[in-house]
Amino acid sequence: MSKWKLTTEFTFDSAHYIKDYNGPCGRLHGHTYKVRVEATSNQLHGSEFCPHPVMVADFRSLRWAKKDVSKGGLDHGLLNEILPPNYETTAEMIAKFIYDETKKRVPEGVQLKVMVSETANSWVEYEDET
Ligand SMILES: Nc1nc2c(c(=O)[nH]1)N=C([C@H](O)[C@H](O)COP(=O)(O)OP(=O)(O)OP(=O)(O)O)CN2
Ligand SMILES: [Zn+2]
Repeated sequence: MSKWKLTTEFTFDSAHYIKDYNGPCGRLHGHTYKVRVEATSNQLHGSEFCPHPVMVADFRSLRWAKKDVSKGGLDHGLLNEILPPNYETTAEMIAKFIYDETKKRVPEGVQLKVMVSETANSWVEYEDET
């Protein structure tokens, strides 16, 4: 079936440490996290800002995490304090957190894939089961 795929990328700067990690990652340090969000659908929808069914999902709803922590995003925050206790601050669980929160912001049926990278050489992807 034909479908649309939106892709958007952004960065945010935040601090974290991995609890009980025996090494440098267990100490407080920071990253410029790079995030890519893909949203796929075979249907178009309206959004909070547009009543007409003309988009897979509003790009604004895919980019919430880049906002300052005081405005509900992840930028310039301490991830260990922002993420709920059942999420550790590994790239894997940050990707899942962004996926879970973005799911709440997009129309039902929109498929998501979230990529998170802490450093230029490593990244993780989390996506819907196909
Ligand atoms: N599977 C995972 N492994 C590690 C994670 C993670 O989130 N998932 N995170 C870390 C640390 O947070 C760390 O900040 C990254 O460590 P490292 O890869 O050693 O970073 P480098 O600066 O050495 O990366 P380069 O790309 O080689 O410069 C560790 N492991
Ligand atoms: Zn780190």
